[in-house]
Amino acid sequence: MRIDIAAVGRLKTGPEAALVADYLDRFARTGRGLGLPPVQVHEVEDRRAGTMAAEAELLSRAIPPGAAVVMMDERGDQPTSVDFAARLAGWRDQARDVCFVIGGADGLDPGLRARADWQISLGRMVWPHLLVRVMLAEQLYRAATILAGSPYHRA
Ligand SMILES: C[S@@+](CC[C@H](N)C(=O)[O-])C[C@H]1O[C@@H](n2cnc3c(N)ncnc32)[C@H](O)[C@@H]1O
Repeated sequence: MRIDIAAVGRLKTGPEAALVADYLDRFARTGRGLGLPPVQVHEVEDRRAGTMAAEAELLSRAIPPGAAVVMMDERGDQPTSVDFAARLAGWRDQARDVCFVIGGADGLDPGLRARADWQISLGRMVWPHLLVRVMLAEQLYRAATILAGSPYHRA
């Protein structure tokens, strides 16, 4: 299994970069004993460098063949953290790769969205894509702690 995040925009330094690095590091440490590999992040240029279709093409190339494609989209399902952890465990048990996709300022190309196996919403409000990356990283870490039975997730 591999876990990837394909995201529009470069996250260099700053608070979001520090949070993403911290949560993905915690995920890697917790996931090690659970058969969950470290997350690999693939950043693509935003559409200032081209068209929406070009952005979609770059995201598409970052998705490993055969991977379950999970699009982050405010119109998607709103799973609980426990449901999310169970899905992650399911992909692990099937040895299925999974790739989370986060769009840029203009969202995700409809053609690309059609490839989704699952669309996840972090609520109906629209969040900046860099914060979505932080929240996704936190939910991955939370999922690992749920699967590990550790007390981080108290709900
Ligand atoms: C600034 S938003 C783009 C909003 C754009 N107007 C649209 O219609 O999709 C950038 C990206 O962040 C993610 N995103 C924003 N809010 C979200 C939410 N509530 N749940 C899940 N993903 C979200 C999506 O991947 C989106 O493409």
